[in-house]
Amino acid sequence: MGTLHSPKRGTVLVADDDPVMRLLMLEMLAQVGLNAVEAADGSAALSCFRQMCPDLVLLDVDMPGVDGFTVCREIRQMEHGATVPIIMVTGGDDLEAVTQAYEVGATDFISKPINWPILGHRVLYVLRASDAIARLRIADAHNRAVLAAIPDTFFRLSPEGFYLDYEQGHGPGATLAETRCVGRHVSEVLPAPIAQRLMLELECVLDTHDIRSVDYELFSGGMLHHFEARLVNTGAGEVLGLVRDISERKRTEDQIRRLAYCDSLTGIPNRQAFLESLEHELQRSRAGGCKFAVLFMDLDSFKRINDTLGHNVGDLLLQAVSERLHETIRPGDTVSLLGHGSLARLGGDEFTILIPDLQQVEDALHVAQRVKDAMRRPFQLDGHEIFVTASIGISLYPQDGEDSSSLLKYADTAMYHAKNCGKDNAKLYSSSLTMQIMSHVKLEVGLRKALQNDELYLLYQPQVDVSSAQLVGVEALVRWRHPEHGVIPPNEFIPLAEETGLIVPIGEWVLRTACKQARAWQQACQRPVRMAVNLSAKQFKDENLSQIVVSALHDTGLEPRLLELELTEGTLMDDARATMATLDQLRGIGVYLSIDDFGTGYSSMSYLKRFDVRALKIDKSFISGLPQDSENAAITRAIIAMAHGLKMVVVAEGVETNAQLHLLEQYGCDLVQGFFLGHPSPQESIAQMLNRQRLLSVPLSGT
Ligand SMILES: Nc1nc2c(ncn2[C@@H]2O[C@@H]3COP(=O)(O)O[C@H]4[C@@H](O)[C@H](n5cnc6c(=O)[nH]c(N)nc65)O[C@@H]4COP(=O)(O)O[C@H]3[C@H]2O)c(=O)[nH]1
Repeated sequence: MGTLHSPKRGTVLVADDDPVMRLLMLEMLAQVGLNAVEAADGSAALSCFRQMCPDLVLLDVDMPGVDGFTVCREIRQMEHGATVPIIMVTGGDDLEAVTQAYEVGATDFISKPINWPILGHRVLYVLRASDAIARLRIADAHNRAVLAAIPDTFFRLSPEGFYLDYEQGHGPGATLAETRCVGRHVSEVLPAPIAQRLMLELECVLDTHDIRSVDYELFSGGMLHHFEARLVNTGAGEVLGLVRDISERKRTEDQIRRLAYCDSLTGIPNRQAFLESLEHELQRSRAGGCKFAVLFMDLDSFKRINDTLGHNVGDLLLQAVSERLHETIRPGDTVSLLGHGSLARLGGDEFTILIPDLQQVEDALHVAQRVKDAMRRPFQLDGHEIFVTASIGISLYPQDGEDSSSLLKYADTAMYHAKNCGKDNAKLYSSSLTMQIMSHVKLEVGLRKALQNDELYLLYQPQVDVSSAQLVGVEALVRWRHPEHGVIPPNEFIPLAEETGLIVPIGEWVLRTACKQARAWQQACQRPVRMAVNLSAKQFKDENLSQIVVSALHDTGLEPRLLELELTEGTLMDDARATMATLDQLRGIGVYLSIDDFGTGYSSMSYLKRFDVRALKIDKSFISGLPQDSENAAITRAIIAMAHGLKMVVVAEGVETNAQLHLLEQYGCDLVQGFFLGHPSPQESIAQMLNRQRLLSVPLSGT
């Protein structure tokens, strides 16, 4: 018989007024390993229960005095009696007694006549069931404690989406009242889009047993809250939901996102944000068959402003530029993607604008024009009135490129091209540009090597004194013998050298070589020859310039008065105060200074006076039309008169004919230079000319 295991606790209270029944019951219980205590009537049963707290009560319904129903009811009132299993023993066909037994709280009943062999097993079964229930109760209490400890709201949903229960959490965004939920469908409780997503996830959770979550936003207490609902399959055909208010986490995430995606100086999206916007726009345009444009803007003179007015003003300018860009771009011109907007600062003075849904190329050009116009209005910053211009490059999707990095690179290339075309420009990308830039890059690599590889050399163009017809000086003109492309003229590589800063070492090499050559001629031909050397703006601004000049003179032994440095008006006007200081230093060394290409720039008389240079070179564009071009003739004559008024020597450049020389002679021009007097030539040719001149004096203009 004893195949069933006895439960751990096994004391049974047997209450029956019939001693035979009690005896038999005790015997049967002992058979299955249970202890029993007896009570002969209801009152004895109650007092015994109070003392012993048995694990089960076997209770006869009919007892004299206090009957079994009363005993059962009273036990249920006691502290330990609420959950103890009570089996009532009823008369065989007494259905009413059975009903009543359940009403007063009986767990089970046995009807007479008792099937004695199974009594013990029946009792054991009830004990085990009650044990399981007790464990369940503990688990349930445990679960409730856990749920009470966490701030989440929890609910159970039927597979159809009806709330089975709903326990309000105590988190900050607790929203829905239990009464609003239980028995209702999620679609009656939550806004339709949220309910739909919840239902989708509910189905998924029931199908897969995965834990799923749904994020949504709801207004609560006048504030928008973010919630996360996690859905878990309970395994009983229901889904448990835990809802947490994640508003704080979202706020933190937003802040982190802002920091990662925002340019801290201007507050507009940064490079990372722009790249993501671009990627997003690409996908959108690809799917929708739309076009868009990328504008790449760079300020033309930002570095100069930063260098001269300081970084503080530079920063203010960037902020003002970003604000102005913001105002300039109509909301319709831009997209707001990932919450970043489409205007971005990539770094430095580089800004980008994304123009989605482009109908025609002209629209992008139109935006570029508006941006340029906006930049041209002066900026009032920190007591300074600042003028800037912008160069803009534009690339188009899909014609220029199909991926974001190409589109950005091409817009940058086009911007570079716009700058090369004279700044304050907007240019569309074209594939030929890449070729040009490629060769530009190659040229730059080559130029870096040119100095080391001895590929640079100088030619010298004679400068002749009009009255004496003597060669009194030369201008040094640099050339680059490229190993593959042959001789490259300076106009093609000097701007690149300027841009890359290579002009400084190249210029120093020119200066030293020219000084050395002038000294060599002087020694060989026993005559002083003035050497004119071009100085570019970058060289002029180089703080080591005076030192370089002094060292070139010292190392070669050339007298300072035999070196003439040619500067353009543009170089001198760039930063007047610094210019004066540098000019003073150079004059202090004792070298001569002249203004090159005069007439093509500002041609300001007051500046000329201030700069106090020895000579002025009239640009060849004025000479080339002479003598027919009466306007140029008048200008040339006026320049000569003015320069003489300032005690300056005048050199006419680009003299190609005898008639031009004749006219210049009449105007009183002091020196002439040009193909008519001699092309830029190697040093040997100049040496020959000097030697010939030593022997006989040749008249300049023909008769
Ligand atoms: N049509 C015509 N042209 C004439 C005539 N006579 C001389 N030229 C050219 O006019 C230019 C005069 O030099 P620049 O105005 O200083 O203009 C120079 C100068 O600004 C720059 N450059 C040349 N060498 C150097 C250098 O060593 N350093 C720097 N920084 N710039 C240089 O490159 C420019 C061009 O130099 P090049 O090509 O050598 O061109 C030279 C010369 O060959 C003439 O009768 N007719």
